[in-house]
Amino acid sequence: MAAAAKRPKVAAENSPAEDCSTDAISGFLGWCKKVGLELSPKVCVSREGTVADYGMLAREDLQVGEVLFTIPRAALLSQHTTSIQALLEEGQASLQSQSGWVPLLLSLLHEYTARNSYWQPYLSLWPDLKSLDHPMFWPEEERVQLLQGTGILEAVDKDLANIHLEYTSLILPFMESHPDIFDPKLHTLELYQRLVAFVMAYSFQEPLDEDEDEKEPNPPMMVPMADILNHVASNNANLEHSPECLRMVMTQPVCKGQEIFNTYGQMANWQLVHMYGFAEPYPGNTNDTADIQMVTVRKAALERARTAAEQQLVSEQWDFLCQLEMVGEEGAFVIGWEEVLTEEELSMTLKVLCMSVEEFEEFKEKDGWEEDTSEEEDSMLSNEMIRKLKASRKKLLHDSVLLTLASYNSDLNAEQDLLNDKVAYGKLSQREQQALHVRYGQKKILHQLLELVQ
Ligand SMILES: C[S@@+](CC[C@H](N)C(=O)[O-])C[C@H]1O[C@@H](n2cnc3c(N)ncnc32)[C@H](O)[C@@H]1O
Repeated sequence: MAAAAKRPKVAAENSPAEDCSTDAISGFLGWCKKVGLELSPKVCVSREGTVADYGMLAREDLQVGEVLFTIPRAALLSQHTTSIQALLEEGQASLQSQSGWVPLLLSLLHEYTARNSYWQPYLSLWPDLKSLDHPMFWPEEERVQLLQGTGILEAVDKDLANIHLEYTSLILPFMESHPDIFDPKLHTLELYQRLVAFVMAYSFQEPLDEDEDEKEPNPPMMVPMADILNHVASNNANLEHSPECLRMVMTQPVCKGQEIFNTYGQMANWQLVHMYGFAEPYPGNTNDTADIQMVTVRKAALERARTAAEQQLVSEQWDFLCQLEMVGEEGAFVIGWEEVLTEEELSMTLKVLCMSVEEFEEFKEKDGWEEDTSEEEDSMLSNEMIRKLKASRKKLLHDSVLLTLASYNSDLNAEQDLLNDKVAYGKLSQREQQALHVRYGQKKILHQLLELVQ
């Protein structure tokens, strides 16, 4: 693996002031000045007093609306600003990929291993890529043991397949046609996979405008300084985008000495572990969710169908829901603490799968369109509405939750004990702790739903 850009060991780690004087940070801050990145004197970059490695601390009290730093667009590292930008543009047609990440990853493969990269002071703040501990790097056996039922296993399998596919079908041919820049012995699949994990955890994606709903998401880019901030659900700062620059702006007041937290989005704990390699300890993550696989609801409906004709009806109803694009074989209903995030889909699925033959025929005639306003209410699956669901739909939801709970290979009571026992909890590895918070949060959400549909 390339060794050009390892994060140097920080010599003095005792106070924010000492932190800021370390070589890597001062080199980075000097580079920031040079590229026009303006940092407020009211904050500093530190490893002391942060939840994880580097973070940003307040040197003074901060008010809502204060700008912490401004990053000119030329200081963003992307396929448009890398030194191989012209090559990438030339090869654009051959670099189209499902993920849309290939051009950035080629840029990083190059900059990370280049001798005199313009981005070197920024790269020197990156973590050692070998230290990244996303589940994609865990041994498969441990992954299955700790994460069964959480949705992470399936996501990792897809990532690994895609990484392999994009490396062999796009990256390698591109590198082979530019042997003066790339060397497959240096720019290996292993380094590529590490960089994918790094992009997952450190990159930013510019949000689409409201009228760009149908467009492909914007490609990821690296945002120096912004990627130093850690995340919590109850964040106190937020990145704002304008045509000229990006700005980190306070959204909550913060006292001197406290950490500034960005938001990486409304992330459930399983997504945080999958993409970023950490979980917010239960019950801190107010954005946590649990999934009920769509096919699980079909399974529950089939299990309660007593005759072949009833089973046939469920199959037809499922196919109809597929045509309406309400469900799909790989989709999931997403349940939060306060509401169902996929309420329209879940409500419609429960409704259709509980219809009699006659109701279903009539419903199909209307092409799935429903005028009845009292039915519309059912589509608001807040906790209150779940309580009011009609009995048969409630029962179907109940059975689906039970089936989902059965897909975990761990015991809720034992997990509760572990969370309550500080000593036992402290003996768990980081991976075990993360997985525990993911599983426990999901199961608690499912149990809460179960109570509502009893
Ligand atoms: C964008 S970086 C933030 C800077 C990072 N702390 C560093 O020193 O490079 C994202 C990474 O920070 C860590 N992180 C962010 N928020 C965290 C939190 N609330 N708890 C634990 N780790 C966190 C995770 O390792 C995540 O992959």
